[in-house]
Amino acid sequence: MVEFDGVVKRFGATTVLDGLSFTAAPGEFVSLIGPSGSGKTTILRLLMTLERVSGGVISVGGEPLSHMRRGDRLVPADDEHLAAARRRIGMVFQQFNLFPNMSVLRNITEAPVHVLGLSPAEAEDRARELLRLVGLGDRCDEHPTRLSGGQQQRVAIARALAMRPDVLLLDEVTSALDPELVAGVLDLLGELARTTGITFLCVTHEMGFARQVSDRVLMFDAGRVVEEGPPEQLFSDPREERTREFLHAVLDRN
Ligand SMILES: Nc1ncnc2c1ncn2[C@@H]1O[C@H](COP(=O)(O)OP(=O)(O)OP(=O)(O)O)[C@@H](O)[C@H]1O
Repeated sequence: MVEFDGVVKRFGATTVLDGLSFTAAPGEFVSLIGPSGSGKTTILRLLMTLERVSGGVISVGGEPLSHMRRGDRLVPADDEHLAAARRRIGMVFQQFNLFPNMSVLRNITEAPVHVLGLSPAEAEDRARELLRLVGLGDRCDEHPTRLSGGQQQRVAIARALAMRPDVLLLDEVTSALDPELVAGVLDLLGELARTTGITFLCVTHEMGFARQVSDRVLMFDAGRVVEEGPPEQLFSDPREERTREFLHAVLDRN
């Protein structure tokens, strides 16, 4: 569960998020769409604790992330709180960022051993199970460079899941993939959201992706949610003029 409650983010005199409120439930796949500069990446960076809010509160799993509890008050989070909160958030990047010199298995076990403190045997069992889940159970000992882009993206997804996050952030995850590999990754992501109970929050410029895999789509503009709804409705019959304009502009470009 992710909750943004009246979140404001300013960079100097520029207000990027202007009292943004939305929630995404456990097991829900939510895509964020909107024009360039509307604040989508800023939302991900706030969740990754790379930026701090200027106002409002971000919570994950019912616990404040941007703030911490002091008695019955909330005070801005300190570095220690942010570092701990950060562990509840997983991220899959456009470029897979795998370690080329380690086996697929080691790519997945490194962080659980060094960050979560799992024993190597426990981390390895979990990694093998996740690699089976993403359809790569027979490729554990290979190096990532021997895998296709789609397979490397699956390893990156398994690596993020190995940290047992409450939330998985996806940043343009299919844009580096060949078109024929995209469908397989999309199916996998949809399946994972349904089966793991993790909240998936996805930033994408690819409307086909958002339409195929999301439970709900949020359309942003100027730091606010202009419209939200299930993909069939939002893409086929948008209620707001701003959404219509945006979708026309994007679809014309493609
Ligand atoms: N560190 C920063 N300092 C100043 N301005 C920033 C900073 N980061 C982002 N911005 C501004 O915030 C606004 C929103 O940026 P953001 O990257 O979140 O948009 P976006 O919706 O992800 O855009 P895109 O779709 O092009 O990736 C932009 O106007 C950007 O210039």
